[in-house]
Amino acid sequence: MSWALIPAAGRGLRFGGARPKQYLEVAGKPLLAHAMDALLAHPQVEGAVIALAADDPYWPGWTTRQGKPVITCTGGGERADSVLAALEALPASVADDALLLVHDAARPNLHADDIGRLIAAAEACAEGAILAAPVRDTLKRADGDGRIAATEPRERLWRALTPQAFRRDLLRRALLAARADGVVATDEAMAVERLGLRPRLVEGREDNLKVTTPADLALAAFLLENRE
Ligand SMILES: Nc1ccn([C@@H]2O[C@H](COP(=O)(O)OP(=O)(O)OP(=O)(O)O)[C@@H](O)[C@H]2O)c(=O)n1
Ligand SMILES: C[C@](O)(CO)[C@H](O)COP(=O)(O)O
Repeated sequence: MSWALIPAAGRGLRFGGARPKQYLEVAGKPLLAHAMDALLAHPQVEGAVIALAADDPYWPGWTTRQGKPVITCTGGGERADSVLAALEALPASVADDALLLVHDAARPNLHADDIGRLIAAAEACAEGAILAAPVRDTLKRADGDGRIAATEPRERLWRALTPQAFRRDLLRRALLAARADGVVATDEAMAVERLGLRPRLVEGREDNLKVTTPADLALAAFLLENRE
């Protein structure tokens, strides 16, 4: 069995607006609820810890969802801090080798099939596994004044998605090491890679998008209102 850790303490500065994007309603519920429900509805997930901003006035106070426990904690200044806070808030009964699925609250369109394939990969690979999508566009590196400096070879380049799945003890060790070294890990895999490990890439749906700007919200709304 596994637990979900959901960082939901962001301010949504790139999105703008007063209400943090994870609380924007689409298809009848907040983006955060879509992310939570996708994970908690999965039979292999037994509960979730949600990292919230210290002054979050929007949290509805859920203590269960989909019939499973929901625990909250206070997140931190960076996403990695919020993930570590959620990890530390897990019940003591959760084993050191329990599988943790870290998923952005801002990624509402998660599907059960992706969750199942990710869990299977992470159970088979002690170094963990992440959902990811192969890069489909030609990638350009910019120089200082907005001109093309180079075209980057895109073979074997992937976009990291979430959830990202790691054993509790490994993830804790990796996040603490990155913090101790003053490194801001933008995803969990980056912290684990710093330990010299190579998590497995699991191809996930391209429509598992992260809502970052208002343009993303319109696409997320279409996807959530038309989920098969
Ligand atoms: N200190 C932080 C920063 C981010 N997050 C969460 O991490 C996820 C991905 O982060 P991002 O999309 O960057 O959200 P924000 O940080 O809110 O966006 P911005 O950078 O535009 O402010 C989101 O669910 C966000 O709530 C978090 O829990 N704690
Ligand atoms: C974790 C992540 O979604 C993987 O692509 C991404 O790194 C989050 O970045 P953000 O700037 O914190 O949204």
